[in-house]
Amino acid sequence: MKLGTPLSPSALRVMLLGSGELGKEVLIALQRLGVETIAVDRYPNAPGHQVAHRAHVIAMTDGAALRALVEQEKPHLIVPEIEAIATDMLVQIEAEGLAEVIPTARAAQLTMNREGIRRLAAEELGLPTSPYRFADSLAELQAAIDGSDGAPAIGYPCIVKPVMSSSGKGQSLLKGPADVQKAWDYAAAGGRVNQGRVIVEGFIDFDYEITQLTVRACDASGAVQTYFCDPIGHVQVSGDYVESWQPQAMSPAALARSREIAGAVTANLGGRGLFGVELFVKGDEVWFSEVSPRPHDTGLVTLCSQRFSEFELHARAILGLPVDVSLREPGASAVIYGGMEAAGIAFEGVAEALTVPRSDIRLFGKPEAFTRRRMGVAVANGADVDEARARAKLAAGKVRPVQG
Ligand SMILES: Nc1ncnc2c1ncn2[C@@H]1O[C@H](COP(=O)(O)OP(=O)(O)OP(=O)(O)O)[C@@H](O)[C@H]1O
Ligand SMILES: NCC(=O)N[C@@H]1O[C@H](COP(=O)([O-])[O-])[C@@H](O)[C@H]1O
Ligand SMILES: [Mg+2]
Repeated sequence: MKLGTPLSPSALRVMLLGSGELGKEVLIALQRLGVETIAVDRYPNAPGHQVAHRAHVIAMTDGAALRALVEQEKPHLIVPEIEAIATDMLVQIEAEGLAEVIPTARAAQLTMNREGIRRLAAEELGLPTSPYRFADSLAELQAAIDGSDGAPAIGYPCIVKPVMSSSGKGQSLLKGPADVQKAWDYAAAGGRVNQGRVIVEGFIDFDYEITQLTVRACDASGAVQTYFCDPIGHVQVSGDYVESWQPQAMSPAALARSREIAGAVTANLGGRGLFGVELFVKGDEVWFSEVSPRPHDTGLVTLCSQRFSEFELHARAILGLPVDVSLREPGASAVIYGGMEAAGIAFEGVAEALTVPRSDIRLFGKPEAFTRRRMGVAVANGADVDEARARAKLAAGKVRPVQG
């Protein structure tokens, strides 16, 4: 893949489908390599729109609109940044050779829907996962939990999620029969597309969970190899990440098993790029949860902890360049939330936050805040992850969103 000059006939053009905080960092990494960038999202002035050569607002779930934009912009690479995309159209676009889809159109299609990736991991690849069933109605959900339809019961506690959602949207933990109706209603409201189908998963009582960032990138001979970053530990509240750190301490057996699982699932998805493989760990036992075929929110920590962040690694891998996944030093990240519902908010306390030793912050520039919308992140280094975590949390806590 030849790098050229942006806005000239030699330009290498990359289109991001989704331009939130993760895409913004990928776009910045691509800009630094002289790539011509096109940022697409469903609303104007998304974070990535603000740093790309061109910005477009379309419903990315509308296949015809997506195709028209690809025909207009003629990107060499299409880089999905969210799940909710007309992935059938991506499959067509790839098949017709209009553009290369990262990592592959099939990977985008399988991971868009929890059913696709779960059946692949558990039923085709034989990887360990939580017990699971799918349901299209409240009655089916109740039957899946009770086993009253004759199939094995999921039982309580269990977790219900829309088949298409992310960042914990529409997800509930169910402790007993009284929680079923509420979980069904919440899932229907929280799913991004295709409302009405849910996965119900048995609750895994893990010791800790990790994201195993896995990169498929070319080596010096041009052959695709698999590289593993150091494991990232994280804390989730209501299915959304609030804190992450790298490296997460693991037993050698659990680390080896994690990489075996991550290697198997990413090899099947194929292509080039960075993947975030989510795993639950208890002792030496590891369960596959899900995978993002793109940078992962918990990987924001790599902005301070690795030689190259997950965003730079994704940019390099998709361009066919070699990667270096080495850890630089222990680091942590802590999320800064909107804390209110308002457009054009401002941030106080930033100077104070940056007095925390070895800290840094990112404010994403999202045009509108919601109480639990991720608006920024603090990262920090330390002698070990405990020190880094304390610093990142301290810095994030000093940033105060206020009316603009
Ligand atoms: N079966 C389970 N057992 C125990 N905890 C679970 C289970 N499923 C999900 N969780 C918890 O909820 C979190 C979010 O779940 P999941 O990753 O499936 O949601 P998501 O909406 O796809 O989130 P994201 O898009 O941020 O990755 C997990 O990281 C884990 O902490
Ligand atoms: N877990 C997936 C994830 O973190 N995705 C990131 O959040 C953005 C959407 O944010 P928004 O919901 O605030 O618009 C996405 O565009 C992506 O950057
Ligand atoms: Mg997840």
